[in-house]
Amino acid sequence: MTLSSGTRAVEGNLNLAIQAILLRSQEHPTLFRTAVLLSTALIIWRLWKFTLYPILHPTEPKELPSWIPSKFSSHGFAFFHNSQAFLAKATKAIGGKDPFAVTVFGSHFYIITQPKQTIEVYKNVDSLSFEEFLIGLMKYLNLTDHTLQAVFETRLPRDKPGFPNPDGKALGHFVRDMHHRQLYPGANLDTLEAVMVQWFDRYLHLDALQTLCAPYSTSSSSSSSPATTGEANKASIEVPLVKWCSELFTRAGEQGYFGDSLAALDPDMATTFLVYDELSWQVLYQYPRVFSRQMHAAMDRVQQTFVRYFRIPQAEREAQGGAWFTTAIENECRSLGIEEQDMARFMVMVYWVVSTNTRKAAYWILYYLLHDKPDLIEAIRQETAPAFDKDGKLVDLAYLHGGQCRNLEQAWLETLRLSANSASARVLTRDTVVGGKLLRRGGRILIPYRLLHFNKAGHGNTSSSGDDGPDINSFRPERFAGRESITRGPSWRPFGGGKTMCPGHFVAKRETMIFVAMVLQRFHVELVGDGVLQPDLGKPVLGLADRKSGQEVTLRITPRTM
Ligand code: HEM
Repeated sequence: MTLSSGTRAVEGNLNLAIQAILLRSQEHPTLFRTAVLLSTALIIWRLWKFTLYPILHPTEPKELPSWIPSKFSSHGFAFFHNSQAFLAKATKAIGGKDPFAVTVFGSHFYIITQPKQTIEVYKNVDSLSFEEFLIGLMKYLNLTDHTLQAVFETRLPRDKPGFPNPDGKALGHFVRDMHHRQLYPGANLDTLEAVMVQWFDRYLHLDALQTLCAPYSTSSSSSSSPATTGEANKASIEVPLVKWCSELFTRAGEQGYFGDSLAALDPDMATTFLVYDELSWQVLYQYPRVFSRQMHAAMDRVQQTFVRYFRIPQAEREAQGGAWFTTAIENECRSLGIEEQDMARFMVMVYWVVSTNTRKAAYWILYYLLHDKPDLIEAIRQETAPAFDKDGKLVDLAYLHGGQCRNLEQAWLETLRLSANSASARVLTRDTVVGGKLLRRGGRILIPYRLLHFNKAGHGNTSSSGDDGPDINSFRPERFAGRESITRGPSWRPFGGGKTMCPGHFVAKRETMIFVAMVLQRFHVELVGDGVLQPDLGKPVLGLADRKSGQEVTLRITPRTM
């Protein structure tokens, strides 16, 4: 067909379509008038909202246009399908100007992606939505109104026994100080760390692993190949990496916070928790119970174990080990008359934050090292060796954490850069200027860390080509050279920032470094097969992304001769 005959065909079709519409409009005049009226209203609304209003209010951030003026705006689905891809696209569409606004399922969000504006938000806005988020979560987990009132509205006495509360805060706010007391450098953190060291020391031996991993190990024969390990005819074990790290770290966290008591009540507590954790995005979306039965069943089981835990006399439990925080928070709850069922519901949340991110950090760091930077393994082995004695026992924690293990620290930072997928949220309690734009009271500010982490300007140009384009998506720990000790930075915030910044960042780093160093000193490790792990960016999380559903890789672990 020639071009002119094609054009004639299109014109013909158009004429036919117009004629058909005119015919229908004569058959159904009311329907036609309604359709015209609605379309005109929609066009006027869109013109007003996304063209005229911005011209009349140049100081307010631009809003991402939509054709659907309701809660069900198309942005909602795109946002929840893959928030990083959606926000990256939106940033581009809006011309890269921060902050910009977007309406998602009826909620008005201001999005911040630039490091400079992020710092401004952390400094200027003191009304934080984390409490609101927590209250929403607690309601979903069925904590009673009585408990919520007691926790958020009853001020604890300034002169109460136990951990001092000089400002007379309510428990809902005081709990942050208690987390800090447990998790910031000091005696409580050291005790927690010592438990972790003991835990890994006990289980990072082949025979112990063979027992611990028996339910899920894929092989525990002498299958190592001399070509890859240099250790012919040695026994080894093959485990699914994600499962292995998840089980090991969840059990380590349980041990650190609750001692032996929980495992005595339910030896499979960690495994049940992992079923819950993998589906915990349903909690964050507040799924109705009927659509999330498996998650609820696992959560109920963990909760019931906590009820039984609280019925054991406290002294008896304390004799089995556990963290300062666990007993201290129980005492505060009891002083407010909170019932055991609600204490159990609260403890499910504690168990959750203690383990959900560290287990992911563990498998991501091993995966990235083995899959993307195998050359670094030997360098890390060598730099961490002075912390161990000749039997592979970790004897010098001060050395491990003293800034000498640069490759390992850089790998930690880069792992979190690539795997973090949560956001800080703030509610505006008054009109506030950020990045020169006026943000309106009642709106929510959202700082998606992942966009900051993939901001090229923030992560230096380290590639030899002089162009760090695709490099920003690669695992390149050396981009953090000289910045190994950072706990946050303008473009690196896996732990959030401001008042709600994660207090667990010290223990998470220490625990992961201990684990990786001990694994590498004691074993040859290699990935078997060609499986891959990719972050699942479609599901909301409280920190690090999980791998995409169903993905797993096999890790072969073979003891080294020290
Ligand atoms: C790699 C490991 C971890 C990551 C990436 C991580 C990430 C986060 C993030 C993003 C937040 C919210 C911050 C905000 O809204 O600004 C948070 C909060 C929190 N995290 Fe972590 N976390 C990790 C490990 C831990 C551990 C091991 C613990 C406890 C043992 C912990 C305890 C907490 C607590 C208690 C909060 C609430 C803070 C508050 O309300 O003030 N986290 N974490």
